[in-house]
Amino acid sequence: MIVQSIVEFLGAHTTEVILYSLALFTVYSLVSGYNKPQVIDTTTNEPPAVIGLPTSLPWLFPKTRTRLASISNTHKWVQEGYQKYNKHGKAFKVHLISGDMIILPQDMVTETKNMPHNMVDIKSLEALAVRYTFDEYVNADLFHVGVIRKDLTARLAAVTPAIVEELDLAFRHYIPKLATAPDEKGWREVTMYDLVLKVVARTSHRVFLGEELCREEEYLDLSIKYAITVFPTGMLINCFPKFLHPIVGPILATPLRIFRRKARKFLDPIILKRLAQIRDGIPESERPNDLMQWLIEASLARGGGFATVDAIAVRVLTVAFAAIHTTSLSGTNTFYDLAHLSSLTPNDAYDRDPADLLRAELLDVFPPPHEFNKRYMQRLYNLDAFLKETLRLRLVGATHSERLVTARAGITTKSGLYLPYGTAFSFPGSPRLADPDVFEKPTEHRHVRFYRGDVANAADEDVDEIVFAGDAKGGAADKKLDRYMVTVTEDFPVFGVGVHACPGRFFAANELRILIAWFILRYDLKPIATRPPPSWFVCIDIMNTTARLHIREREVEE
Ligand code: HEM
Repeated sequence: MIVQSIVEFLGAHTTEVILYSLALFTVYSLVSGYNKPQVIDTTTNEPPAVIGLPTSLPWLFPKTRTRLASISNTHKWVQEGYQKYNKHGKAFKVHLISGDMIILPQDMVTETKNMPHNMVDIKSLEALAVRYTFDEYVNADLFHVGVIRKDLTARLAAVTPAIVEELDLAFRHYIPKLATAPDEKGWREVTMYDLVLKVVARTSHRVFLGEELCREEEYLDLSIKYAITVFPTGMLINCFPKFLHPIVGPILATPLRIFRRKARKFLDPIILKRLAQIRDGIPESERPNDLMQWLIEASLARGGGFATVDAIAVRVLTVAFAAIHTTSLSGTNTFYDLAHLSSLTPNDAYDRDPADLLRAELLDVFPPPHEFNKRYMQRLYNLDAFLKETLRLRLVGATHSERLVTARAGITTKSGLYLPYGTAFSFPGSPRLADPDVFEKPTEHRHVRFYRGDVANAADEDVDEIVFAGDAKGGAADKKLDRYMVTVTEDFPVFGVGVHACPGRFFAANELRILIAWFILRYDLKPIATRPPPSWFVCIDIMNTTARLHIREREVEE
């Protein structure tokens, strides 16, 4: 009752809560920052320049005003700082709503990307307030990362038929539900993001949890709601000073706990059944073979609190959070690009409608009845290059790879920049991807940029395996694979860089290829003259999720 009233109060007074939090945060920063070691360039003894401070009334709460302004201005500040400082090998600082951030120049990616956890750690644990938005166990040990990286990636070829089947069923189920009835020319209108989100959630859950749950609408909705509530909750918690987190964290995370309790109604019986199978010695070959099973086994190996039904359920939701939103945004953005670019063709990047280009390649590699398999999917060079170009342009925010210095003594970079314990730092994202010194015609969507049909090995070895093996060596994949979609390079940070590079990207790429292929083989997209405009929230480029596209069924040979 009390919790419900608090949640209702917070919901009705969101603006006030944020403003009070900021005021509190400012007082706290002033007091706690008084004696704190500062970031300093040891060669000049100067701190990095701050970008974004107010120019009018500069003495009036400059930090607090900058933090508030960061909500919609960070991308402009990072662009300015990139040109003024990063391009000359220097760092700069921005005051964000969630705290201060140092933006390091590109040449510091190499020296920091593989630093061990006791020197530098991923900031998302803190930015998402994982302890409260998920639980103490996820916060303490991210062993699901290893499960995704090894087990899921290794079994990708084996799970591809299930992905193909579920995706087909999901599209056939959701298009009639979400799209309008066809008009006289056969066009139907649909909110593309809603469609892609549902299809991706269901298909991913097929591999994560098996057939049993992936078609359960109520569970899918809860898992989606959980995933989209995590980020704002983490942001809100981080507006409060750290010492208040143990109080405000559990209160603000109440809606998440409610979703989790409802989701556990579905998850618990399956987890209990699987735990019983293991306890009863059912042979491994007779047990389910999906991500939930691998997570259960890894949790049992950790033992103690990690192996409770609650902790396992939260870890399943953690993986769904990491997977579904990112993949849906990538898929929807690809459809926006296909629809928009087709209104601009022919041009010097596309001599014909891009959907036709991709379709021709698909029909060549997978003639009807389109039996997709993972190995041949690697021959879809145009599709791969198109997807990679969409990710480059649409999936990277103003900054990337946010990290926290965890070394008690701080770290000093080769160029002499001292970053004390607790410093948050990151690297320029979209400004560098839009830099003509890095990419030719950087703001244009040009699939030829990443086309690798000319350098691909005719023997068709498993290129995922080569890239995966490169990860283990610290990111040194075969140079010939730099244009491959999942290859991480320092100039393509869409999946992060170094030790924290996305472990699920092989799965995501596989799912995206099948998703786009399924759709363009069966549907046309009506060209749109204007691409749905995104908006900025602090460092993030937020895709338009409400745009409606027109789709029309094609006559196909099934
Ligand atoms: C196109 C889709 C995806 C994109 C663009 C994407 C992007 C990223 C990025 C940029 C990072 C690094 C974050 C950082 O360095 O701070 C990351 C990490 C991560 N991703 Fe993905 N991701 C995608 C799909 C997936 C999928 C499908 C899964 C799970 C099956 C997944 C699981 C994870 C996990 C667990 C991490 C944390 C890694 C760590 O802490 O070391 N992602 N992802």
